[in-house]
Amino acid sequence: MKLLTAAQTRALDQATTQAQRISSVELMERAATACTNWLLDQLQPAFSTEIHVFCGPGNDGGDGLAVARQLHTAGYAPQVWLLPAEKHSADFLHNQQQLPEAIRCQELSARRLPPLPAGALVLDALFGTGLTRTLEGLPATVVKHLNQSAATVVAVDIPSGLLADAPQPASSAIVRAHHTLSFELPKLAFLLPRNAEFVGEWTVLPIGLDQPFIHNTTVDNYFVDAALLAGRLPQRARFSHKGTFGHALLLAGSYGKLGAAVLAAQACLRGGVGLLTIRTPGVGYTILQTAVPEAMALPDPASDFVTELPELHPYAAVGMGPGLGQEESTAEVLRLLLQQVGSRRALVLDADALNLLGTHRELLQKLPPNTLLTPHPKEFERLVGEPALDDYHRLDQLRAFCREHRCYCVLKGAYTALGTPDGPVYFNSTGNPGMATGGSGDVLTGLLLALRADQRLSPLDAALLGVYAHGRAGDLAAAESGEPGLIAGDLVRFIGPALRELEGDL
Ligand SMILES: NC(=O)C1=CN([C@@H]2O[C@H](COP(=O)(O)OP(=O)(O)OC[C@H]3O[C@@H](n4cnc5c(N)ncnc54)[C@H](O)[C@@H]3O)[C@@H](O)[C@H]2O)[C@H](O)CC1
Ligand SMILES: [K+]
Repeated sequence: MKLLTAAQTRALDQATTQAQRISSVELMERAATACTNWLLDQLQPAFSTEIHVFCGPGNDGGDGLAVARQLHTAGYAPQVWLLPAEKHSADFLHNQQQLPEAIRCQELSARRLPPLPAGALVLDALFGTGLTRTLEGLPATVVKHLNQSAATVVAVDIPSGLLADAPQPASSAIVRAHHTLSFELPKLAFLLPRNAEFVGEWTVLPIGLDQPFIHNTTVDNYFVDAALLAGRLPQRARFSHKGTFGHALLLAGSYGKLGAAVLAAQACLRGGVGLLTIRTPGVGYTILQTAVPEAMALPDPASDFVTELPELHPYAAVGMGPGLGQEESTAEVLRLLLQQVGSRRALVLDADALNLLGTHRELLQKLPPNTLLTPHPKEFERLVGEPALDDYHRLDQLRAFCREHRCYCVLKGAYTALGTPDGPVYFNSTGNPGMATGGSGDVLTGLLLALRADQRLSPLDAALLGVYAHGRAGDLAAAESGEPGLIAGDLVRFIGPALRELEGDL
């Protein structure tokens, strides 16, 4: 799915009314119907539920008025609260006129704020994507009132006070919704860590907006769902051979951290690599040969750390990082690797390989194009050399880093963000908090290494598929064992099923 800016969303509204020859009021009615149906699904059959609909002066408020009317028709008794304003949108005024007299409709003031008890439902239709600045005065007071209440808050389109695609001061008055109902597409703001407390659970409600317009709109950000990945992972042809899926080299592990090498190796094999050779320190030889008999072991002459780079000739892809440690001799291996890997061989760097890049910054200039890096936010901060001011700044840093180094960078977290050399950022949709556990990143590295070794996949497709399948494996594992009980080894077991879901045409 594409993530449109607030300005693009307005243009999409217009394109839709023109292409479908409908009025904007009719489009508003569609949006309201989608909200009402969602609410009815949640509410039924509790007609006694106390419902308060808070409406602002624009079209978000218009949506709220239409929902109030529809809930009334369905047998509920919503109360409407209006924010006083000098100007109202035309569609707001239209829906205000349509409001049945039986619905109690009152104007809000600092002295007239309704009690909102636990069990009550609040519909936040104060402001939507038309918000231009941070809320102050009465709107901010109303938002505070909603946030202090014990009621369940459902936001229409976006929590009021939250900007859809731009940073705002940390002290901004923003509704803390339990659920957010977004029309047709999600908004960039939903995917940023800082906003999780405002957005709550979010749902996209399709309202039939103009698909050709969406198709033809150039965007900076994508939300990666199964539909976006359809057709990107081909089924294996009957006559394919090990060469098709590539021979990968994994440099991983140090004394006490061989588990990282084992997990990455297992994930690489489950990711479908043709052949896998593992370079570990000498101490890892027996461990690897026992735990991962499918792989070949190429032990380093040193016992506790990787100190020498093997001959790279046989390999289609090289992965380096999990559990390596940050010895100076290992940094030297990274330096040689960057010199020798060339631009045709795929490269995946993770964990300590990234930390070494952070401490040996001259190496950053040696990254071959299309290198795939997989930092978590702290590692990313070390890579760019300065902390991010906020989530949007971090995204800017990600874009700048990927452009400068012509690389792909997987910034790990909830909604893992993949930065690409040409600018677009792809936010992943799969995964769960159970995956915040030791070894989870090592599994991702192994899986990505396998997909980068696969000769059929572009660097972008390999990265998108790997990140998505890793999260999906986590979701399948959590369904089996629950989130707290999930360990990285479980992810390995579910890579196969996760990839199978993506194979061929969806
Ligand atoms: N996306 C769709 O396809 C559809 C969206 N709908 C709904 O329309 C809103 C956007 O409506 P719009 O009228 O453009 O803006 P708002 O309702 O968010 O509010 C504009 C209103 O508020 C004033 N204002 C802006 N910022 C502030 C501020 N900081 N303080 C005070 N007042 C402010 C501004 O001057 C205007 O008067 C979208 O979110 C959906 O809910 C359609 O109904 C259906 C299709
Ligand atoms: K809202």
